[in-house]
Amino acid sequence: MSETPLLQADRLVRHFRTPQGKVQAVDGVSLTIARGEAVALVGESGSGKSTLARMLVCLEQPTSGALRFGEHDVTRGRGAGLRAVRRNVSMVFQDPYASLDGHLPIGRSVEEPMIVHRIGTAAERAAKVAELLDAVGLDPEMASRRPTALSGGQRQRVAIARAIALDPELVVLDEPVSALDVSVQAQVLNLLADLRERYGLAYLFVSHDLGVVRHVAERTAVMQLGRIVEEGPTEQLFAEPRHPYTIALLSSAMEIDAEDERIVLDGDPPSPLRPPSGCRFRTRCFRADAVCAEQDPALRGEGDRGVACHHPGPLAARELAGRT
Ligand SMILES: Nc1ncnc2c1ncn2[C@@H]1O[C@H](COP(=O)(O)OP(=O)(O)OP(=O)(O)O)[C@@H](O)[C@H]1O
Repeated sequence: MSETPLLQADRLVRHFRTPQGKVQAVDGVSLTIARGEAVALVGESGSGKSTLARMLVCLEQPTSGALRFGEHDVTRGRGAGLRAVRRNVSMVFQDPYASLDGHLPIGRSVEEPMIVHRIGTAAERAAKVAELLDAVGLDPEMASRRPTALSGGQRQRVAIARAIALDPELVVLDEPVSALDVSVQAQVLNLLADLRERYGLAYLFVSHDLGVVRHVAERTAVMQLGRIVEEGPTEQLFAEPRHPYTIALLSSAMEIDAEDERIVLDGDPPSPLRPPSGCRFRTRCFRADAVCAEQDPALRGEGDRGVACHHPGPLAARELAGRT
């Protein structure tokens, strides 16, 4: 029998009521994360990645759908289930300037989750803070410094140390390197890979940057206007994307042939206030036809590969012709 997944989201929906109408930020997403697994969630700005991530850590309540953490039903984010999530799931945000308290010495920021959860004596916590700072590549002597005395990369290392202070099972990383210089990004990604191995962590890695997730996650889910439109093992998905949206994202993220021809998405994404009828990608899709305007394609697939498209398949040479 297969093991209970660490996290299981079933048709999660999150709509926001606004003066302009109902924003369909997340609209029926199912996602499973196994113990120790690293899953990437990618998509353009506004596709609903952060809203989904916030639901998965119980910071946001779903409008409908179900969420399980291990054996717990945490859909309503209450009771023993919520306590299990608070203890075993942590989050790292894009901006370490905002996520760390500027008035606190960094050692204290790292210690804080242990204080809140009443873990260890002061001496034990101090030892754990030193271990954590060392694990993220910082000198434990730096514990008394304030975040303002640190570089952006060092600050993100502190945020990561804090996120693993309670030995969580899952860390949700929301654009963890996009605020950092390119040269520092690779160092932090390497650190995350090391920590995962050392502590047996599972990751949900949220990023608009496909290049970043390629080497950190074994499975990738692609989000577009509140839905997952394609998912699969990262290597397969990058080598042979089948949804036109994934193809376009990948071709803008990297050169797809020697001629440097690219698929370019026309215009801005439609508003989640008024998603197009049928397939939500059809207004910008190079394969769209009448059926796409009428029928909403379900996510279908074989094994661990899935795609929600009426015309899935690798990019054909004729589809590139005439495009720049
Ligand atoms: N509290 C809220 N009230 C109203 N609309 C919201 C709220 N939070 C998010 N949205 C809207 O939901 C949609 C999805 O936003 P979300 O931040 O989840 O996307 P994202 O893919 O993470 O994008 P980004 O990378 O820009 O944060 C956007 O249109 C956003 O404006």
